[in-house]
Amino acid sequence: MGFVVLVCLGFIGTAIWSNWKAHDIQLREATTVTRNMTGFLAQHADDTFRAADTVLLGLVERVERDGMAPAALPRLHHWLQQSVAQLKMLNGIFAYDQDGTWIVTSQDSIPNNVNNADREYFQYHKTHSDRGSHIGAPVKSRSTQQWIIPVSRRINHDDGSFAGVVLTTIEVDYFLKFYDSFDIGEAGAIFLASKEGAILARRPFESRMLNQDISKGTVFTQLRTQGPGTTMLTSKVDGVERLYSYRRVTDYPLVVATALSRIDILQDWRQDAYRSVLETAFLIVILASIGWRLTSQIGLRERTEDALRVAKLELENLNRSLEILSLQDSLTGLGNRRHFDQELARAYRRGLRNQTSLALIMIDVDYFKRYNDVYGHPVGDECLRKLAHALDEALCRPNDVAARYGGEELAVLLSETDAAGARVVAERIRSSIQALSIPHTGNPAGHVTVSLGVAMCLPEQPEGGASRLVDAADRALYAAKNGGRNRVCFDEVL
Ligand SMILES: Nc1nc2c(ncn2[C@@H]2O[C@H](COP(=O)(O)OP(=O)(O)OP(=O)(O)O)[C@@H](O)[C@H]2O)c(=O)[nH]1
Repeated sequence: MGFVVLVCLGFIGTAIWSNWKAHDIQLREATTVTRNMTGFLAQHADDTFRAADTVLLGLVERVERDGMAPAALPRLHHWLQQSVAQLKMLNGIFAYDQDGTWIVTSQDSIPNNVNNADREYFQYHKTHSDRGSHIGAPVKSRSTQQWIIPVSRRINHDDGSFAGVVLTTIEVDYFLKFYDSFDIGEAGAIFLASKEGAILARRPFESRMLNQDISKGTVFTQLRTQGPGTTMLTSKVDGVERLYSYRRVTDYPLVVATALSRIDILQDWRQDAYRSVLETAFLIVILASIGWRLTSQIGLRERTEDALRVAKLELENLNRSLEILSLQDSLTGLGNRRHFDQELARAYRRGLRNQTSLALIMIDVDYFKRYNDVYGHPVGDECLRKLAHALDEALCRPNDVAARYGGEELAVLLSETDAAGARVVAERIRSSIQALSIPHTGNPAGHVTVSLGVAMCLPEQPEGGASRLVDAADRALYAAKNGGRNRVCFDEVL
């Protein structure tokens, strides 16, 4: 189960990691795209304003050289019309005298009673003696009602005093059309702003945004402190989160920025991520169900194996018990005749192998028939139990085997025991039974006694040696009975 959980976690981890990586790649690609576009748009703005400025430079040179006398104006008018026709971005070209009166224009005629002395660019040049171009805030053209960006230069008298202003205007629409030609998504944005932070053109366009001051915004703040860059921010203008790339235009006091909305940038990634989440979830469900089945089957197998193990143990125990029972005498708890026969054969083989002596003691209860007759069979059984216990107690070595040979006859096998040792054990058995002092009125001794026949051999022949030992012990027992009972007799097998 742990393994399955680990694999599932691995899948989830891999999915998170790969989605995060894809997210990162998507943002990096968008950064590259917006940076490249911004560079391109900055170049476009630079080229546009340079073209306008070049015309103005020529106009200033001509006006200052040829003067503003009526004779010079038709040629100038023709030249201005040609320039506007050549340069599509230019809306119109104008020259005003020091009072703001129209002197010449690229338009077909000069409207009556118009004066531009109130315009910002006119006031700027009137009060500033520098000869550079001046890009003004967008205004609505008095002649075409279009939003235009004024670009102007100062005309000087020979003595350097203010002689008027030359002006060309670029339609905001020119930039908007150009910006619209790029696929930056519904929520993408491009803006052109003055270096002071006033918007000159913006896609998507809304006239209320023109001249809006964004100098306190993140783009201008970062541009001032860190130079050109890329940053993700929420627009103050429309509240959309976008990735902005921004930079200054090289030769003019302008700033260009391109922005792709975060939603658009991550649209493909989001779809891929949803798919990957579904795939991972599907995999995990499959894996978890396989894992579940597998673990429950393993559990089942383990439980079955445990049950089998327990059953096997119980069977083994049962077999052992059965074996023990099959070799045990149920009355006395000693080994039975079958056990005795097996042990005798085994002890004889061992003696033959090791060339060690083997002794056998046959024990028979004296006058036991009378005992049963006097005290009854159940008491006789109890008496046999006591004798068996006493016999067991009298044996010291672990290899000594006591068994019920049959009826009231008991037997003891003593391995690696010589005649003297066997005699000592037999005598110990006899005296310990006598010491029990079990009353027996049928026995002249007054209590239960036993007769013991002892035989000993040094096993030499594999066949028949054991039964000869039993015969010899029987003979010795017979001798003990005939000799008066309650005694030990010895018979050796050669
Ligand atoms: N209570 C009881 N008696 C048994 C059992 N096995 C054998 N006997 C009795 O033991 C008696 C053996 O008698 P006998 O073989 O004639 O010999 P005895 O009376 O002991 O006389 P001697 O052996 O000559 O001293 C029989 O009466 C058997 O019934 C037993 O398991 N329980």
